[in-house]
Amino acid sequence: MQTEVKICGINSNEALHSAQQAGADYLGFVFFPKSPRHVSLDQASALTRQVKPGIKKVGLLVDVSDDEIRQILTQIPLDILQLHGEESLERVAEIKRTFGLEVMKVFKVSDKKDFENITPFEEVADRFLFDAKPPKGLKNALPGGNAISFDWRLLSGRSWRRPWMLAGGLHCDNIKEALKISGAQAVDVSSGVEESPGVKSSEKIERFTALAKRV
Ligand SMILES: O=C(O)c1ccccc1NCC(=O)[C@H](O)[C@H](O)COP(=O)(O)O
Repeated sequence: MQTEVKICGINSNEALHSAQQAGADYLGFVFFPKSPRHVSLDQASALTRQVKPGIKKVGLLVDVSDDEIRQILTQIPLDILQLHGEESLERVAEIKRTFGLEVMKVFKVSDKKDFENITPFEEVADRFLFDAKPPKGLKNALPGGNAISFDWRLLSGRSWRRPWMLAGGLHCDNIKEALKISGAQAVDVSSGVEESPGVKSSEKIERFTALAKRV
């Protein structure tokens, strides 16, 4: 099966069209105000209207309230809610129950202990995403999208009852190795296909997607 690719942090027409043209399977829209990739509701609405059928629209949310989710969903027809904060098992279940959309829970990884509490989430989330843990010392570190990778060997040979994506510090020069070591069937990239934080590169999107899919 061909590797699935999610391009996260779509915030311009150019990035949207490049990702679609390249063959991305998922497009991520960041609703986290402190992010350089943040999109307003109006921007996200205009962008998501242009998404081709079959490509999943993913909303990246960080510890948001039901009211905030409701406000987003009244304007933007998302397919998947990516929960990138510290959402508990109960909170993930509640979001799934309340909104009835696919939920992708993010787990931040730095060592094998970070996999210990994942199994119960198989009951409440539809998908998992593994991203690097934000470094404690890094000034202005975001909850994700920091261009940092973790040891992909931690994923090797592991399996869950939910599909999962590999994320964190992926780019054109390491994607092949990341896929080989981790065994991922789906990958998520943001910083690695940018010219600078928040500015996507069409050339990198195209190259990354082709490399990920040509394994
Ligand atoms: O991208 C952001 O600005 C961001 C802000 C807050 C939480 C998560 C964020 N990004 C996560 C992602 O873009 C991806 O899902 C992924 O983790 C890859 O990030 P990167 O290391 O930049 O490729």
